[in-house]
Amino acid sequence: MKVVVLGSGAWGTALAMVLCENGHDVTLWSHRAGKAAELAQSRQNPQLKGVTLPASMSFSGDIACVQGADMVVCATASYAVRDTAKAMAPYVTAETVVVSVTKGIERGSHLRMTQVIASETAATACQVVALSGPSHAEEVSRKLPTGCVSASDNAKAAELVQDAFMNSYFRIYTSDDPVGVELGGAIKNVMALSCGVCDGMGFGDNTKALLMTRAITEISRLVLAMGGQEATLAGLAGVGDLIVTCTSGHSRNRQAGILIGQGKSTQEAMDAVGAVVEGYYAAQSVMELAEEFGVEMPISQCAYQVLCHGRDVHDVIDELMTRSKKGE
Ligand SMILES: NC(=O)C1=CN([C@@H]2O[C@H](COP(=O)(O)OP(=O)(O)OC[C@H]3O[C@@H](n4cnc5c(N)ncnc54)[C@H](OP(=O)(O)O)[C@@H]3O)[C@@H](O)[C@H]2O)C=CC1
Ligand SMILES: O=C(CO)COP(=O)(O)O
Repeated sequence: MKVVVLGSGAWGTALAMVLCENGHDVTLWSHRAGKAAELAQSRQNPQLKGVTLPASMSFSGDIACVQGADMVVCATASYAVRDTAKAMAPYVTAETVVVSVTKGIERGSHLRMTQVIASETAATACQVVALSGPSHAEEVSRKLPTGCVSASDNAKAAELVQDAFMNSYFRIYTSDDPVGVELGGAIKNVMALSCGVCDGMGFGDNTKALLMTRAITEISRLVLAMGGQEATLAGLAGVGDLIVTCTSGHSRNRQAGILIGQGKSTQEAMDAVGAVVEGYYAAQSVMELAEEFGVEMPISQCAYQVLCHGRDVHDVIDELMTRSKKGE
């Protein structure tokens, strides 16, 4: 297949490598033409240290490279997905399958990323699939065994994406629950930031287990209220992604949280991480959705107050620990 990957950050680059490995004709697009030229020349992405990009990979800074693609993988930061989808729309047809690998919820509209893409490509009626799961780019680019979920209401499209990506180190399952898969991936970023804060404050493994367990309860409440499936949250895109992001040294969200727990402001922490920290962008939407759907999400609410209003982390932990008593 001819595949174009939009977004040459860590994840877009790692997925482009998998697709090259699987024998597809792959172009990696950057919104900055200079970056495309740099990648083509160096065959290195500084975010994936020690990894050489395959000779078969092409690079472009021109969105018209989407023309004629059988599959387009959208791997930009969530805040750039709408503009990117708008720019690619003239080159997409009903036969193109678009894969969203971005983990976020659009601010204001509260749309999932596949919904944002679908709204910008509505005239083409292309299929849009979500691919998500516990999958740090650094490890996928080193071919370490990893599993993800390809989710769509259209089973054939989900299977097509499964076939395109799956190989001996990248195992893909299908799902008919894009709601659960996408919301699980987006909300766990807020939780991973919170886990990082606890690490940065010097709390222990007990604290992390408490936070992660209550986090999955909280995520489930919202996802079920929004029409997602419970089984999805017990799977790779739910608890799987929560585990990897809350515990991994690769996690950008956890890294930012650690710095905040050590006393840095949100902006200082995000600048230091130097890649998109999606939990920050999702926090407000999660809180607004919790209100809209009438579900209790105390961890997300506290995370929002710390991240977006600079509330003191000690006060927030105190508030969470002294909430009125209840059954588990
Ligand atoms: N990193 C990982 O391991 C994983 C990441 N993800 C998800 O993938 C998405 C990307 O993450 P990651 O690759 O880590 O992030 P990076 O920060 O490494 O990359 C973000 C990408 O978005 C691009 N971008 C930023 N602004 C714009 C814009 N205005 N128009 C077009 N493109 C833009 C960046 O381009 P530039 O840098 O040139 O400005 C860059 O290519 C996130 O939603 C993340 O949650 C999912 C699974 C794993
Ligand atoms: O979603 C991810 C791993 O599955 C990446 O998480 P971070 O953005 O926190 O690195």
